[in-house]
Amino acid sequence: MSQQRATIRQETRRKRNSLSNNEQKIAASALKVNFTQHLKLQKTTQNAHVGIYLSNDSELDTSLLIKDLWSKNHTTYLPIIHPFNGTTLYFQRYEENSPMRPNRYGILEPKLNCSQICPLAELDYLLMPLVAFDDHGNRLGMGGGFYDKTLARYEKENWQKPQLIGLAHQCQHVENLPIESWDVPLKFIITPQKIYHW
Ligand SMILES: Nc1nc2c(c(=O)[nH]1)N(C=O)[C@@H](CNc1ccc(C(=O)N[C@@H](CCC(=O)O)C(=O)O)cc1)CN2
Ligand SMILES: Nc1ncnc2c1ncn2[C@@H]1O[C@H](COP(=O)(O)OP(=O)(O)OP(=O)(O)O)[C@@H](O)[C@H]1O
Repeated sequence: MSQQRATIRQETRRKRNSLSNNEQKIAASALKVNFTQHLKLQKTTQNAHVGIYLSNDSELDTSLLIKDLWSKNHTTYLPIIHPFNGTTLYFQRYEENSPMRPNRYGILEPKLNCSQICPLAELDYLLMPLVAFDDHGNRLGMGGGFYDKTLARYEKENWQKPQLIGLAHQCQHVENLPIESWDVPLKFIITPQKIYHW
């Protein structure tokens, strides 16, 4: 099972890394259009708290979307790898001038400031990076288990918030992922081409 997951991870990352700069640009602007449409359908006009990420390893580029959210008075939060346990994520407010530092993978994260951390259950939307997704809303990530560990209480306690949304290029779609007991399924996946809903 873990070998199968490793193979899918490797293969899908390879596909994603072969997208051209131009394809990435088109994808980023289509993502912005689709997420804006999603907010409209959810009747969210402003003041939403949105957990998001800064793109890495050819992930769908979120920078246009982040600027668009700021311009519409939404508040954005980025993951910070927990400074003590190193295995779960905090979500800290991210603004244009937030002081940043690279984490252990070289991905920029806001410098820890406890007064700007948003408890997970107070986020309205959590936009998650992923490596592969399937027809049932399952998500395979980079392999650190950060999101699954952070969301471990989410399903058990039947949280109403945040709405879990995966962002991906269409080439990251596979029919069926081999799933593990700790995998938390997503409610929506937004690609530049379509919005999946479960
Ligand atoms: N943009 C983004 N931010 C994110 C995540 C993510 O998947 N994407 N994460 C989602 O959980 C967390 C970080 N998880 C990550 C896990 C592995 C690697 C990575 O590049 N791994 C290398 C091996 C590096 C090593 O072993 O030191 C690799 O697989 O090539 C990156 C991020 C939090 N922030
Ligand atoms: N809720 C959990 N409790 C304890 N361990 C967990 C939990 N979720 C995941 N793990 C551990 O984390 C490791 C990585 O999990 P997995 O391969 O599902 O990560 P991923 O979803 O690809 O990564 P990420 O969420 O960081 O993008 C697994 O070996 C698993 O044992």
